[in-house]
Amino acid sequence: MKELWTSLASMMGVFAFFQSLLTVAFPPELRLALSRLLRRLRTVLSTHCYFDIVEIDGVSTNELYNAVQLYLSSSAAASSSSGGRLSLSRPLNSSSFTFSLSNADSLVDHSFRGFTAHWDHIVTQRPQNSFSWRPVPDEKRGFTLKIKKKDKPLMLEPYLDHIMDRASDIRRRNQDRLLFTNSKGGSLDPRGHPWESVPFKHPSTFDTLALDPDRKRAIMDDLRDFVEGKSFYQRTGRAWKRGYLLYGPPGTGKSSMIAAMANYLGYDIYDLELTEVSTNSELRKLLMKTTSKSIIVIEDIDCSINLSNRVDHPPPPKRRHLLGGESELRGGDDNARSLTLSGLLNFTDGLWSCCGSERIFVFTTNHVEKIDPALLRCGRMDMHIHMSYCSYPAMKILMKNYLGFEDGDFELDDGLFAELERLIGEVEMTPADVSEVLIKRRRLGKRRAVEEVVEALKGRRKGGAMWEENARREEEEEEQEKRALESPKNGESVEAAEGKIECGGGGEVREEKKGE
Ligand SMILES: Nc1ncnc2c1ncn2[C@@H]1O[C@H](COP(=O)(O)OP(=O)(O)OP(=O)(O)O)[C@@H](O)[C@H]1O
Repeated sequence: MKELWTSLASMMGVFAFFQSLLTVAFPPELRLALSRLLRRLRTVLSTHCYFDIVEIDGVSTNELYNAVQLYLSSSAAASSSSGGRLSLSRPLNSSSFTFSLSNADSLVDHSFRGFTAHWDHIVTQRPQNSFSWRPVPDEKRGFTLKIKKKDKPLMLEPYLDHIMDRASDIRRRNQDRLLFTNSKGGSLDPRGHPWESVPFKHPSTFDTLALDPDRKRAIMDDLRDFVEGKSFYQRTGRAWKRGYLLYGPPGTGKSSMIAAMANYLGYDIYDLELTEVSTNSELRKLLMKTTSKSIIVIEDIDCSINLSNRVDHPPPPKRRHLLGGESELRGGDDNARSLTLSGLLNFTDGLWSCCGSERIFVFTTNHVEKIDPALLRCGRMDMHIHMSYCSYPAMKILMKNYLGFEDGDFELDDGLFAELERLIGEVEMTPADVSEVLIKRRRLGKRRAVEEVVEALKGRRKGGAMWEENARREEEEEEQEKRALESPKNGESVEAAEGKIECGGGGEVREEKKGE
């Protein structure tokens, strides 16, 4: 035992001797320089290059670190994870969860243009600095990106841009969307903002929207093309914006469509109340205070404003009116004291419309024929969407939404659906009216609810037929009255009777008749 202790002590003595020798021969400065040299050698000889993205860059938070973290949390990237552990979180003001890479985990991302990117999340303990005047996190976090050297010139910059874009996209989607409306009479809120906002919670989506599937697909494709078209718009020198006109009778889903668009794209909505805007410059200021990635909506454009009434100046040359026809409309955008058609056109199409990017304009109307063609032309309203009465495919969507029908259910039919299809082809009923029947009758069971819709359609057809019959009868009666007036009265010649009408007596006679 004593021998063991002696040999152990001598071994430790030798170890201490070599350690002090090493410290003298290789001082810390030399060791640091050697490790740097080795790292550089490794970098030179390696086929890969490495980039460190630290969380705290000097004194400020590194935006790129946050963006990478969000990007790697996207399902596309996460699905290519090495099966490692993911952290789950739910940010403030968000209704959804995000997951991100755990400490000291790694991930391979193949999702960008066929390139391969290796990501390592590195977390080390930060030495505590008691003299620091601001709180510093205990851990030092950072990502290391490893890519092939040969890919670097083609990949690095666009990949980082792509990460920033995707991150802001995810950030926006994770946050609740906002619905803005312009303040009454153009007043500013306490922050000097002309828009007031509330969280936007409309549940309408393209899945719940009752519209023919082909048309729905075409609209969704158009929206997707628009959102992904940044380089196309840049290349072709066009402003990155798109206009949609939604027209059709009330209750056909124009507002629901706008909500579905916003939910699909993750955009905020600016609901512009034109009646609260009094001048072109006010309109321009409102536009300048909207953000990118938003939908600017003007509902019921045909009745929300009458531009000709807003002019209190001497009569200008005749111009076409927003609501169609000729009107006394002040020309030129330079007229800052009134809201003019050209001001509105500039709003959607002029230089000012490009003060943000990735913006969608939506106008809605129940009377498309009343709108000035200048407002409808391509570039202003690129896609005209007719929201019409309920069709059978749209009806099926409503039955799925409200009654829980499945696709297969429509095949197992004993004639009820066939009758429904025939009736809906003949009778005009809006999706809003169909929804109303389904909501009221949904507790009666699926079949009974459908029967109620069939009854409602039959009622309308009957009502419509009765209405037509009444209209025909009234027309006949009017015709008879007219003939009675034109025919010679007792003791009067035809000429005398005609003369009476020509010299204004006819008017009197008609009024008397009406009064009877
Ligand atoms: N196409 C549709 N798909 C699904 N639901 C619809 C559709 N059309 C109408 N609805 C239902 O009817 C209600 C009214 O529809 P919405 O307000 O979207 O119609 P609108 O065309 O904008 O009407 P208005 O012109 O009067 O503003 C909605 O709450 C929605 O539930």
